[in-house]
Amino acid sequence: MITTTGLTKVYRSRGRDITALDGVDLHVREGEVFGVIGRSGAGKSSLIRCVNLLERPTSGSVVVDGTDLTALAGRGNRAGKELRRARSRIGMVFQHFNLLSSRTVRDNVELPLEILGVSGAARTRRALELLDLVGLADKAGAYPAQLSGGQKQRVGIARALAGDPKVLLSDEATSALDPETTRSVLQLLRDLNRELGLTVLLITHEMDVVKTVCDSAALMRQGRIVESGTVGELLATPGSELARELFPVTGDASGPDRTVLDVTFHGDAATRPVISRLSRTYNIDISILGAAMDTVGGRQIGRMRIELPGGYETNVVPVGFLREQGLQVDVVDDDAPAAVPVQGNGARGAALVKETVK
Ligand SMILES: Nc1ncnc2c1ncn2[C@@H]1O[C@H](COP(=O)(O)OP(=O)(O)OP(=O)(O)O)[C@@H](O)[C@H]1O
Repeated sequence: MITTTGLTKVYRSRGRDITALDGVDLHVREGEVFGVIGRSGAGKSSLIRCVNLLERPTSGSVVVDGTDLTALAGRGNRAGKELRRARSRIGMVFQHFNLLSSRTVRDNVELPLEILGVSGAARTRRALELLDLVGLADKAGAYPAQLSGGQKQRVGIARALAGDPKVLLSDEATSALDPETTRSVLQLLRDLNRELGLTVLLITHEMDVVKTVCDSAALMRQGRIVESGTVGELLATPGSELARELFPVTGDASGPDRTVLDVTFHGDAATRPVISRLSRTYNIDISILGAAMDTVGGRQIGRMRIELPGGYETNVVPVGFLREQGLQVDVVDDDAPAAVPVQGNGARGAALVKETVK
């Protein structure tokens, strides 16, 4: 539904070139919720603004629902007719809602329909339908100042849906909201995704947002996508930074000369007694340093940090045994430089080492 190829954006600021996007290849499938996460300055806003050509990319292409937007003339407010038409099929939700304070809720939702030339009665009917869809039918006559943050964002979402888009872009839509309201707005986005088959591309700096609603995710750093995939693929990728952030597990080795492993269980493997089998088969004592079960992207996942006696060389065979059981095993290396979490939250300061031994 959305494909960017070699997307590059260079801003010229005070005689200096700033590369905000550095050859981004993004592929968002129809009907999925795709989250782009990264620290401040990683290029997330530039990406989303280039996807709907609010910002014209310096090079590269953006194809949305089969239309190459980069081939259409104009940008931002000066977009040509064809680009405006294509953009009306892409809804956009903003962090600070961007509602007009002098207009009622209903008039705010009607605004894009007015621009599209929809007649008065049809406009009002559609706006009321949309307000009903986002649970605000009773607020049609209210002004934005009379609404809570969550209600304002719902109006923003209703307005974004006015042009009957196939794609919804969300620019930190929940960053200004409290955790409870964030959950309800994310749930609304999820419901719209399921009920309307809407493809959602959202950018966020909060891993919880990705964890709650996304089918797929990408990690951005310095204008590049450094990891991307479905949540399942990420969790199954050894050493994946996103997987570790999505599902952190902590616990320190009890002493020197130990092998610490992060073991991820999903699917069938989650129900087999693999740890006790490992212990019996190799006659080793296994300590559990930390463990968690969680739902990530709608799937039950388990993760456990375990410790085996002896260094890694003595545990190559038991590690192979775990992998043969269909488990994903990451070896935690205490000597490696500290891994830097996306949000600086939780994850232990040890790096995970991608292994070549299977
Ligand atoms: N209009 C602009 N002119 C010059 N530089 C810009 C402009 N917009 C963004 N940048 C620069 O481009 C880089 C990427 O910015 P961008 O806003 O896309 O990142 P971000 O990941 O969305 O950050 P945040 O989460 O803080 O919004 C930054 O270095 C930023 O300073």
